[in-house]
Amino acid sequence: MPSMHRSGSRPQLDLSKAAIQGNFEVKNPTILLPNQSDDISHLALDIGGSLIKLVYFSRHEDQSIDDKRKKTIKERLGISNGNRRSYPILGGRLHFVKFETTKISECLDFIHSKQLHRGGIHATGGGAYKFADLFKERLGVSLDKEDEMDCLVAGANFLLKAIRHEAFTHMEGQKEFVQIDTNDLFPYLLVNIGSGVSMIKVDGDGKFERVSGTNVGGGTYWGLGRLLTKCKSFDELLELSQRGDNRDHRHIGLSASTIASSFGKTISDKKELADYRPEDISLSLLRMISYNIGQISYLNALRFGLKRIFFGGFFIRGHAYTMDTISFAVQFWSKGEAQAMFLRHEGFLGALGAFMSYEKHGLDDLMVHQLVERFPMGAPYTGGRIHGPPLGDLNEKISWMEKFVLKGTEITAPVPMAPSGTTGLGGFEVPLSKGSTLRSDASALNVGVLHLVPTLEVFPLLADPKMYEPNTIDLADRSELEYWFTVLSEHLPDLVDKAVASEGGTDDAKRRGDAFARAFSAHLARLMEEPAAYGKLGLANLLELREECLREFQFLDAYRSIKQRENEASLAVLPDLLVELDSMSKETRLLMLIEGVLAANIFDWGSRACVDLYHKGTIIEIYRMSRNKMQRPWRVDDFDAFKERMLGSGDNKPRPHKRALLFVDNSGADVVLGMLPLARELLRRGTEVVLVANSLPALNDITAMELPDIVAEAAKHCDILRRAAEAGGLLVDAMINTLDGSKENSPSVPLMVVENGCGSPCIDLRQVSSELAAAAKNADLIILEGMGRALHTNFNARFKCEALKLAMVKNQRLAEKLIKGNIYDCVCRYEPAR
Ligand SMILES: CC(C)(COP(=O)(O)O)[C@@H](O)C(=O)NCCC(=O)O
Ligand SMILES: [Mn+2]
Repeated sequence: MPSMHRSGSRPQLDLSKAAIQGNFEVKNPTILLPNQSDDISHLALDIGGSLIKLVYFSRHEDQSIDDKRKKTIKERLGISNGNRRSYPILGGRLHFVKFETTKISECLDFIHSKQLHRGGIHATGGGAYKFADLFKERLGVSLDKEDEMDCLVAGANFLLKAIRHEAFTHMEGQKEFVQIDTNDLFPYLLVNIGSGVSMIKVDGDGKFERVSGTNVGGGTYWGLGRLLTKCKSFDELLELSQRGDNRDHRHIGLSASTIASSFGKTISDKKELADYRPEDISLSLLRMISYNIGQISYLNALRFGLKRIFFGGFFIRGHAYTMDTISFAVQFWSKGEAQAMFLRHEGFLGALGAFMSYEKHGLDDLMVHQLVERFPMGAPYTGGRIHGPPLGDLNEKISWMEKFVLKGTEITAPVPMAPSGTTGLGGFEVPLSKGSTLRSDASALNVGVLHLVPTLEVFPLLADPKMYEPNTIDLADRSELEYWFTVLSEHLPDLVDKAVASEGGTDDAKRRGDAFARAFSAHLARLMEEPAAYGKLGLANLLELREECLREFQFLDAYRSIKQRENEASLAVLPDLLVELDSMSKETRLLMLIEGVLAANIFDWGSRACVDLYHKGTIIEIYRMSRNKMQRPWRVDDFDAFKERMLGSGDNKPRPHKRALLFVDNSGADVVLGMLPLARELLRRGTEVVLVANSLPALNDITAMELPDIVAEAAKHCDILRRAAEAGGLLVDAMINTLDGSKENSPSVPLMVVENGCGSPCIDLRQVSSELAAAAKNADLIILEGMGRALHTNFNARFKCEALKLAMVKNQRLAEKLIKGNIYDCVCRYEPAR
């Protein structure tokens, strides 16, 4: 696959000591490469008193297969490598891992096993000095020490600029992501709560001043807590607090009497230490310290007129009560003027900053659209705890999933991890999840792996990229979340069958299929418990998660054979359809074409209702039935406006579009009998056509790799398509015989294919392939087709050029909600240029 960086990177392999693992009978046994490591560029550490935080980067090889077809298209679109960076960042992944400092030995093993130290180690935090000799002794490297404040600020600035859903508010148990305008980020107050607390006024990159601090911080909580409760670890103490007297949890105990004096009541109570429950002591301590930090932070914000305060550091650990308390203090004393915000990567500021101090790694100016966060599955996690060392490979991952059946234990929550053999959580234990008001602190661990894809771009035709929100359905709405959770859960057994069959139905495929189902269910369960666990959640994210999860268990194209069958059946009837269309008047033909697109969008293997239909007839029968049902007016029907734009009225003969981008959807009838004939009509009018298709498979969607063969096959029966495909560089192989002997040799406008940069049934136009972005530059018409691309996402998107959104609604609930209609109703929405 050309320049597809999202998944399945293939670093160079070290094959020494390679061994086949497990059963030799299976078709695709797992091969262990004990000496293999990704091509690591950099490792940075933040060695704190209680935790060691690691940030490391694994680089992707550039996988561009510069095939001839692709080259011609690039030439046509006028893309060279001109918009590429000159330094060698070809994409890769940024991993976040942590170890308890007491388990530094495990950390060193981890670094050694992955050979992460080969390019040197940048380190910050007190431990960078304390453990320098140990690193030298065990790994033979000297730590490059970085200033702690520099690192914190660099880390925070990077996160706030580069990650879309990094900052959030947390009030009364509600988490809400805040969209930070990167042009309006400074100044802000950064409060880092580690053992002690630093307060830093940040005015820009590298421009900051430590303005205050307090020595009453995480260390105080842990120290006093240990003395008073006999807890053995920070997390145990934190966990204990969750069982503290929660009479006033909901309001953080901030009635004046409660906060007037922390521990003040013990004077009058005349009780001994033993008379108090350790749970209550822990909670009171946590409240006292969090509240105090919130208050001092506010006073400092006031001193410098700062409105925004970002809190980071591992004291917080995503702990709902801590965040609520801090937020309350800030809100209360500032009378709502200042805002407390938290960071998803709270614990990694220092390590990230140390990482940024590597010069010329080219990551410092990565932009938000070039980062894709993924949440792979895989750490052994049950009963609220991560057990043992991180899982090494796919086989281990599968075995772990299987254990859940044997034990009859449920996976309470998935733990996002890096793909096979790249990272782990180092046996870091999470406090028990309690649900209800005090939510699981496992959320603190939910930072994914950041895939850096420097070739991604913002789609240039978005009218207002800052305001653009891809999702139409917001899953913050509980009833929506529950509905889609059920839909996806119910669809799962069928999907697993398809996936397993696509891999030959072998025992290995069955094992993977089973593990996939468990992993995906666990992700769903986790999101039901905490919808914002992985950042802001929309329906598109959920649908993409499913595809990513399939890929994680190496199901690369579950609908492969279905797609092939439907392509063949549709291509067989295409010639007759084209003849029929050509016999019509322009007006009737245009209507037939649009109707054809809508009717053929019924071939959607992601819709339960449609899949049920497919048992009732052949592809062609269903296609005919669907066409016959197409009665105008459609539920959303702007056809007349579109027709007028295309054909004009009276003497008005409008100019044809210069270039149209057709975002295609499903394989088979959808693309062959729906979108291709429409493309042909545009080409006939002299409009260049770019077919935009998925980079990776998702359900039965056609991919950019599959499309040229389909076009070539269709071109055998159609001169217009053939000449356009030739002009677009799509037909590079031995020339195809034409029906008419091709007497006509006038030049044609080109038909091209570009990949969209994604592998999901939906599309987020903030992150598209550079090819698509380049192709968009001369386009004056966008046609978005299908439920995923035109309804679930982009239904409300506005464009700088004309847009046509075409879809059949194949879900009753969505039909009611979105268009006040019914299942199988159609949408033909035409929007003039903005
Ligand atoms: C996954 C889909 C968005 C794909 O639709 P498409 O874009 O192919 O038109 C759609 O099938 C869907 O929303 N399905 C789930 C709902 C259901 O089964 O009714
Ligand atoms: Mn589709």
